[in-house]
Amino acid sequence: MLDTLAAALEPLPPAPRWLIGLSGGLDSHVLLHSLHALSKIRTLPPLAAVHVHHGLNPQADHWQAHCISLCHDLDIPLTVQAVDARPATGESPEAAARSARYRAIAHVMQSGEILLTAHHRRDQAETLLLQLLRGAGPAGLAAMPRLKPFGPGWQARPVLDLDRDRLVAYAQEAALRWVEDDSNADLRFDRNGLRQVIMPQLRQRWPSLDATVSRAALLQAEAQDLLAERAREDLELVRGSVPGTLSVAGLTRLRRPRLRNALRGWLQDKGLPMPGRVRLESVIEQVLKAGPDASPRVAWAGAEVRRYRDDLYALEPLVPVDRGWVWQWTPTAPLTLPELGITLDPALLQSQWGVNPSTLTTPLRVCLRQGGEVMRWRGQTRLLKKLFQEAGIPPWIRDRLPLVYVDEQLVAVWGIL
Ligand SMILES: Nc1ncnc2c1ncn2[C@@H]1O[C@H](COP(=O)(O)OP(=O)(O)OP(=O)(O)O)[C@@H](O)[C@H]1O
Repeated sequence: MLDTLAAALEPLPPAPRWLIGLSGGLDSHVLLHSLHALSKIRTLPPLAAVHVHHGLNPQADHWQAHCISLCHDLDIPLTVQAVDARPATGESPEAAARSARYRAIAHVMQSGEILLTAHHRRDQAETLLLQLLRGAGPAGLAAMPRLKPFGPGWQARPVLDLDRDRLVAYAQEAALRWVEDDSNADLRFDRNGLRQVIMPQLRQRWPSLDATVSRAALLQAEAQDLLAERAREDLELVRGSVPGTLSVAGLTRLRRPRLRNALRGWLQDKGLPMPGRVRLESVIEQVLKAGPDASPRVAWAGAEVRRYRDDLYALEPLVPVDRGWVWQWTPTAPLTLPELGITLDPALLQSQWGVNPSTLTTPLRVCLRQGGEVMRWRGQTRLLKKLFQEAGIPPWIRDRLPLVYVDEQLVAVWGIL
């Protein structure tokens, strides 16, 4: 067991500390114990552990006390993080607990540190099957990677290729004590149903189910790696005229599967949530194929795609603005507009727009576009709309730009003109 673990740890990047995600259950206890044993015979980075107290289960205090006692016995420093893991409306309790847990762990990590979690081969097989039942493609079927960037460092899963029986055998041999999470028996959760009812039946027919399904995950991970590489190459070829955008004309020359792959790669790079297949198809049919004068938009939870001229934009959903907003600004200090996420800096007012704050007798008026505004621009009075068109500013951005007035004269369109 220690040799297998050492081999799995070999490829990890150098790290100032390894942090073991300790739930108090069998798997993570075995990981803690075996890493401690390994540290006695090999040079490892300093070990520490983190336990997240979800506050959901009546047993949570007991699990925490158990983790404190384990780490005390092994002389491994432990951080306990309490989180509020209540699910938001529509969110599953499992997903809420998981994201609260990972946020809390990332919060206690320092740059370059590695979080080690005790996911094993059965977990991997379950994850692939759950993804399959959701209709996932290669990215989802690749299930869990052995190493991935996480928080300010990494997350590694050094026992991912180990059978759970090996972990159980280790625990028994070392006479470990662990706590059972009684919520694992709750068959309302998909993963528990799969683990407790379906997989044992599949294993009767296919005894090496966990190993073979995990191998399928590895093959999918490789396929996904190639798809990501292809997406990177294609994205280079279809860059839009504005940084971060894609050229609609370039995209529409790609064959459909390549086009979908490029769009997924682009959204992934931007850290936006992935659309389902139907939404992605709408992006192609409604946004890419719309006429050049249309302002099409397709949205899904957490993201939207818009088009302006030949450029395709992907954004977080825009917060609605109120055209009636008016702010008074005495530019001796910055003006923060939290509604727009913008701060107006007096120094820029002078350097960019030539307005000297010390010559002003009344506060500046800052508001949003109402339509029909005119502005002095390079010696001429011009319609603001025309200036926006000439500068290629997409319509949804135009409505969110603070306009700065001295008396009744528009002197600055913040950030742009
Ligand atoms: N409360 C916790 N505090 C710290 N680490 C934990 C905690 N719960 C789980 N972990 C770590 O995560 C690993 C996986 O646990 P589990 O299978 O319960 O997670 P999950 O809910 O399926 O989520 P995921 O698989 O995405 O981590 C554990 O082996 C352990 O290393």
